[in-house]
Amino acid sequence: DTIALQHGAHRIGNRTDADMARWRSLRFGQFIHWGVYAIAGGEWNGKVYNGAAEWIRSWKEMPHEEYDKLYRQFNPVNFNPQQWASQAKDMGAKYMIITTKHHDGFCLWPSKYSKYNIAASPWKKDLLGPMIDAYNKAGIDVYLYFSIIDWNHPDYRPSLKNAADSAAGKRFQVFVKNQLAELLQRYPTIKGFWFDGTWDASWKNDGAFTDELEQYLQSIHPGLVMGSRLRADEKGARHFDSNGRLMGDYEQGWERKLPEKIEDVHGNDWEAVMTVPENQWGYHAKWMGHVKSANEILEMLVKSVSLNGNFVLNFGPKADGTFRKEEQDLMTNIGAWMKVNGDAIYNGTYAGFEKQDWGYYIRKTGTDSVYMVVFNMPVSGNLRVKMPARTYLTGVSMLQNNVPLTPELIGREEYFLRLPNKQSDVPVVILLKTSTKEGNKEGGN
Ligand SMILES: C[C@@H]1N[C@@H](c2cn(-c3ccccc3)nn2)[C@H](O)[C@@H]1O
Repeated sequence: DTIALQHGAHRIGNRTDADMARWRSLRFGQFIHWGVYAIAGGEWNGKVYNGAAEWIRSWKEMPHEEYDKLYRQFNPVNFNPQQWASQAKDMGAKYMIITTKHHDGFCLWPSKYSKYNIAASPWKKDLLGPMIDAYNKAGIDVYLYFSIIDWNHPDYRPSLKNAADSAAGKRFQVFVKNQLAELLQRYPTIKGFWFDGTWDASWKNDGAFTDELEQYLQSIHPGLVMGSRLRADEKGARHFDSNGRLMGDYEQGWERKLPEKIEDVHGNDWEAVMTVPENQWGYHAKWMGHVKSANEILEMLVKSVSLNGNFVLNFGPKADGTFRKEEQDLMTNIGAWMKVNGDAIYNGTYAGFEKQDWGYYIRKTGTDSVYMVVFNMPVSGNLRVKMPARTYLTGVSMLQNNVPLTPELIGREEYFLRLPNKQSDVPVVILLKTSTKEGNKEGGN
């Protein structure tokens, strides 16, 4: 039986309003981690930092006072928000998440509540406004990443050990509330917040505050989409309350990892965020380890949508405002595939077909159209399709150029499909037309 909670999940099941339906339809987002950490670029004093570049302030080789002076060099003379938005649009991203303030506390906007902001840098001007305008003009929704952890703020405490800490913690909560209200007031077209840095005891032990804050933000800007990472319940449970119910609007725990099967997402909306190298969000001059290819990223995007989730790929611009070549090439190559096959992604959802080795099924939300996205071509050339119960195949074609295919019936409602051309160095998409009425099925009764 359930535990009585004042500050647990207030909704059972997914949001059904238009703002959430829009978030769900977008499916593919661009994350941008940009800040003064890009100046260091994962290196200091001739040494390379092995951690995530945006965490370099916590590296023992980086004296805090050295890091805290870096903002005096932040002058992104090559920042071109229109170009950023245009390349994101070409990649096929439908939303963008920008770091307004990462754990270091540096604000990319001229905040009234912290002096540690862009106005104190040589650049001086607000960076968020021009970015949001450019992306919105390109038809891309913008969400604001906001770190609760703030290493710069004197009242930030990871935990509250005494009365002085508690007083500081209270002041810090007011500061957070003020900055978030400031962001909503300055940037009214944003669609939601992406909270991070909420794992410290000082935050998760005040579930009531996280609940009130979420409701406060919704009261100022109804319809905001905010993930599960903001909230804790009054027992310190995060993401899922003490009754196992998801808090927030979608499960926000998939960071650098994906669910494997539909059962793993428990019927909830969810989103995965992914780095191009193994674990770098901010700009790092020397990427180590595996750097993902366009095809690897496309498989993650397709797998996410096939499991009813959103997929967000991260980019870490340099301090001067340009993107490294690997990231530019990815935007071009992913975009080339999305231009031809985006129909299989946008408004995509779980199809309810039995998973096959060749790849993933995606249903166009609310329709009988089911896409097959083929990553693993079998040596036999036979792509097995097993129709779910009471679902009949009425048409098959290649998505590109609408080339019809003739399925081979191999059993009850089971087929082999063969592609005209077995070779492809990018994923291939097939469109299945289905019906729940046996009468009009493919190839007669
Ligand atoms: C979206 C990503 N979340 C931030 C992060 C992740 N983590 C973290 C901390 C402890 C364990 C695992 C992950 N700390 N900060 C990263 O810096 C980036 O902003």
